[in-house]
Amino acid sequence: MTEKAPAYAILWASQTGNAEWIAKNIHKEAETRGFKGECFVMNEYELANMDKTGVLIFVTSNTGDGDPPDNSSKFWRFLRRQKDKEYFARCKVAVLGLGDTNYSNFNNSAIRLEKKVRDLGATVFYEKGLADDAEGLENVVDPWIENLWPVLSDYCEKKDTGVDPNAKLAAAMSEVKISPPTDADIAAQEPYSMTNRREKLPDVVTPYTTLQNSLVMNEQINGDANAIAGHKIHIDTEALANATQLTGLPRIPAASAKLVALDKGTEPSQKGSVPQFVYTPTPVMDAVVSKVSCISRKGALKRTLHLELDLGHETDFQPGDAFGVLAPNDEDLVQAVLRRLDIKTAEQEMQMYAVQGDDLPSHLKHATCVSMVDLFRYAVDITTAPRKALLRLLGEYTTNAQEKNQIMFLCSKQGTAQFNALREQQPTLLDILTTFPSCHPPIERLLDTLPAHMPRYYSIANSPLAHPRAIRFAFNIVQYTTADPYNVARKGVATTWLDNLTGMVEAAAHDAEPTLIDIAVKERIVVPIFFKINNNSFVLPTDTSKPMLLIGPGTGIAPFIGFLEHRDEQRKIRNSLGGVGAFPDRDIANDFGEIRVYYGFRERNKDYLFNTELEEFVQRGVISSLELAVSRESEKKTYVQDLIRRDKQELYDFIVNKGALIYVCGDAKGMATGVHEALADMLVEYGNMEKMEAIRTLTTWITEKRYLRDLVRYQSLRDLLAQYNANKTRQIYSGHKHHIDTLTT
Ligand SMILES: Cc1cc2nc3c(=O)[nH]c(=O)nc-3n(C[C@H](O)[C@H](O)[C@H](O)COP(=O)(O)O)c2cc1C
Repeated sequence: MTEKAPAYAILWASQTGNAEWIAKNIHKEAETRGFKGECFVMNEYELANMDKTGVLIFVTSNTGDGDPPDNSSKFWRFLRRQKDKEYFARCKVAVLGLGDTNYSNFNNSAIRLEKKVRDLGATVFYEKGLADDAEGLENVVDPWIENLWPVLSDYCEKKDTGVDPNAKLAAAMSEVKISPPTDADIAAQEPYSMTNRREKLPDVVTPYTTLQNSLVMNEQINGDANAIAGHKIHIDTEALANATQLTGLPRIPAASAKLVALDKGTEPSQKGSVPQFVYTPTPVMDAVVSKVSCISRKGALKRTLHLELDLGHETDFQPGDAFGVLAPNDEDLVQAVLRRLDIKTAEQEMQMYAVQGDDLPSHLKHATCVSMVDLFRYAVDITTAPRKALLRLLGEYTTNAQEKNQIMFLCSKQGTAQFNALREQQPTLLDILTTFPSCHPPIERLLDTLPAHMPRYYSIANSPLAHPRAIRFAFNIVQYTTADPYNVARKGVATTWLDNLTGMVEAAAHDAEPTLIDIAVKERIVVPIFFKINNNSFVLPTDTSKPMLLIGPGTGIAPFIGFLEHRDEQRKIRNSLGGVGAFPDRDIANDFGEIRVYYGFRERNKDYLFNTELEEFVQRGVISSLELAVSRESEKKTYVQDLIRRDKQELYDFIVNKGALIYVCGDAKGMATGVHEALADMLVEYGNMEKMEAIRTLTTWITEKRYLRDLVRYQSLRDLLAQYNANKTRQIYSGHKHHIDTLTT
């Protein structure tokens, strides 16, 4: 046995908070178990003295196309530049990856990270865990952590705390005995029925409410507290009835947050229209809505809005760059959650607090002067289906034995099927608290456990050459009904908020031809945004002669509209100069590479987005060929990947011989996988390759940024469509690329 290390270091990288939360919980539990160590975000790797620490535990998620999260970019640069091949020779490492099998580069960052540190001399002391968000991260994360402890004690010194760690961890034990409910407990719990779900499912999901801009209108907070009620969740408890013990429960999340009340009269500090504590990597800008249009037509499955925001001054950006929108949680939902948590008066809502505690999650770190209501508007996610750890926590604060058994069952091994069914119902925090009326969690413990409320990212669909102080973007309004038999109407957070803000486009939504509406100046509608740093490389090459293949069905076309507008402007500039530099007679056509566009939609008269723009780009020669995949106009459904297959010989020449860059934007699962397959088959047929070699070639192209993908995981479109057809309810699925709305998390 090798000498044990005196301490461990955990290094995490997280884009939306999961990896951070998991890493910090591992750290707290390790300390409770008597290990000594520290926990850092990867970009602060210098603080970890990695080469000397001995035991390193890496927890990383993925973003983009198998890329590491932004807060590890500096660390990756350090790894890439590391010349000392023995840098990690003294280190024992373990890697936990959080990924999603809806993306083809599943857990790429974790896999690459393990390989990289190994190449730099590290020894892997514990097999890496690769968790899948599509299935539920807990399925891999919990056993991975459970089995880490005995292995870790072989490699890392453990203090004898004088206390039996198992006793100390009793509160976090992973097994519970089922306590028999009393008759009163049973009587107190209303069984689930279609009538006690509280909220009647509307015949048609109407997109508009009278909700005002809650960001700027504080008077709003005293709105009707009973405006919405939660839905009761359906739980099949047959398996529970036969169980006597539940096992495999997640640990209770470590306690950290403390709410310290500030003096009455303390004013909340604002950063423009959002509270100061909301952390953004670049400054928040209060962009003003200058144009709104509905670019899908009547009868389209999804309603698509196109917004133009005035930034107030010329700004440095590129078409395709991502920016974040800081949308609050739905105000009615916030109000209802607060009431349920016994925050009943306006005074209680507006009470200011400092959130204090060791190792607070990033989204609470700056909350030193924040009102109770703003914590629920901007800090925590109250709409995403719960993690098992949240249910476990709620179980601790549930007094009715019957309800408590059910919650514990849902997060136990025995209740796996029921937990999956629960996720399908996509309950909000309010729904869970409605289902378990005797559950009264302290707000501080909820702050510890609820995920971070995230900005939603969109990509810029215009050129700064055409509109230097404006950004445009397009998105589908996320509204859908959960799978049978739950049938609960759900709305995306950000897209619904934007839709409500700009609700005056309602009239246009009912017109056969959508019209561009100029918002009257008196209606100053503010959308707080910030630019993403480390913007992806999903932007135009500076060399205008580089040929490009652009593949983007649905709203995936939006960044390409920006690309095309940019090339169009560049062509106009060169034309106006009468040629190029020292060669005024040169034909500018040679300076602009061919651009081929593959675009897909359902029906020409319903959701052929940006049709006018695209056809004009063809006429002006900006687009060399526009191939349209129309999926619902004939018996045979045609998708973009079918057209790639049809044209594979020409495309082989275009990509391999002419060196065209490939851009794919949109759905990660169906579309991107189909396109990837079609490209691989193209290489097999015309590049004389085996399938494996073709796949490897595509991976190399991705690494070399010749093949760029900007993908988002949509919830199964097939499920939603099946339901749409079954219910004939108006459902509009999904959002836009980058967009992480309730539907996609
Ligand atoms: C925009 C986006 C892109 C993603 N790309 C990938 C990917 O390429 N491969 C993968 O395995 N997971 C991918 N994921 C899934 C995340 O890794 C997973 O949801 C994880 O739980 C997020 O953890 P975090 O909150 O710590 O960032 C992606 C998620 C999003 C939102």
